[in-house]
Amino acid sequence: MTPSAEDVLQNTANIAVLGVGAVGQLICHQLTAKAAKVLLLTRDVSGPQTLTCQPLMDASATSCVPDSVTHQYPSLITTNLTAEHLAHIRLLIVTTKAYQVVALLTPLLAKLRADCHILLLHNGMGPHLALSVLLAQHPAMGLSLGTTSQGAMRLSQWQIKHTGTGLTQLGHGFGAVINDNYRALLLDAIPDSHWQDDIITSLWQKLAINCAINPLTAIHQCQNGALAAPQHQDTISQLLLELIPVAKAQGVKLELDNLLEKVNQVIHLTAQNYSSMYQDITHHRPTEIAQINGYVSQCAQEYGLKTPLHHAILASIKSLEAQD
Ligand SMILES: NC(=O)C1=CN([C@@H]2O[C@H](COP(=O)(O)OP(=O)(O)OC[C@H]3O[C@@H](n4cnc5c(N)ncnc54)[C@H](OP(=O)(O)O)[C@@H]3O)[C@@H](O)[C@H]2O)C=CC1
Ligand SMILES: CC(C)(CO)C(=O)C(=O)O
Repeated sequence: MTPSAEDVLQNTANIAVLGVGAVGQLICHQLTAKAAKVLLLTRDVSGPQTLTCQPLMDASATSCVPDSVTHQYPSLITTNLTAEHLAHIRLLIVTTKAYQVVALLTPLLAKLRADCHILLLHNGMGPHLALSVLLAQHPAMGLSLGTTSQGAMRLSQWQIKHTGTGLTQLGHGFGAVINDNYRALLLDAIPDSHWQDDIITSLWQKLAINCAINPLTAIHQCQNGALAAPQHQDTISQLLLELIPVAKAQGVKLELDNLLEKVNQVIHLTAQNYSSMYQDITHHRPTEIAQINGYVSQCAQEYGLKTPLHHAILASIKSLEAQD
């Protein structure tokens, strides 16, 4: 049965977020601000009572910190989810790290409603390919894909700070298309969000940005803005030059000048940020390198293309990850 706009906005939580970290919590706040009810799927056995978000500082209000916003949320623990628990979820938004997506969704697919729609919102690429194979067994399900350049940081387990505005691009992946009311709700709730008919091209463009900025900031231990220095520009160009033929082999047309402009724009706009990979390395956490430069290297191998710099960078980050 197709949910009505009223169901989507008013009913008991039929939207769930899996991966209630920085981005997951931000999306929860943004949906809740539009009166949607959101269920949290968390591995924290005590579950949160409330989530709190410190909003973005208005550029004109430099002297005061904006008030935090707190909302209450029902939650379920991911380790013991039953089909009965999951029966109400019609839209599952997955905001885990890329390397957690497939392992978390694989056991869940058989328990979700037959017509549940899944939206992936992570950096890097690859999980959608594994999921396309798994979803072949669930013909009424559908997958949407997305990427966001909003910034969010965890202040504590259930408290985040909204650290940056940025474009969010969403689009159809495969299987059943997302219900129009959910699509409208997402686009209304997430600032600067857009539906892309060709989401795979958008994901490759974001992948190119992450391939350049994330590992270089982790290797050089610097903020994103430091990559504007002339000594990094050749490396960035070389990474993009290696990536373009790989994207082309997948039917995605990218151009060097356009990508360079996008990368340098993000370097400029997020100059004060420490990239997620820099932070993962600094805090001795696994990185998403396998789904970023690793994805490019792996696809290149499949097409008989050479990407020596991506390969070398993959090795450097793996060796940084191994240092404890
Ligand atoms: N933060 C940012 O500003 C941006 C992030 N991104 C991308 O968004 C994605 C998410 O990033 P971010 O929110 O920062 O990452 P976080 O690590 O903050 O969030 C990931 C969440 O997944 C949860 N999780 C992991 N395993 C399980 C499990 N078995 N059961 C339930 N929950 C689980 C983690 O739980 P736990 O809390 O218990 O660890 C955590 O809350 C990444 O791909 C990132 O690159 C993109 C743009 C900006
Ligand atoms: C866009 C960028 C590089 C912002 O820091 C990012 O996505 C990340 O850090 O993972």
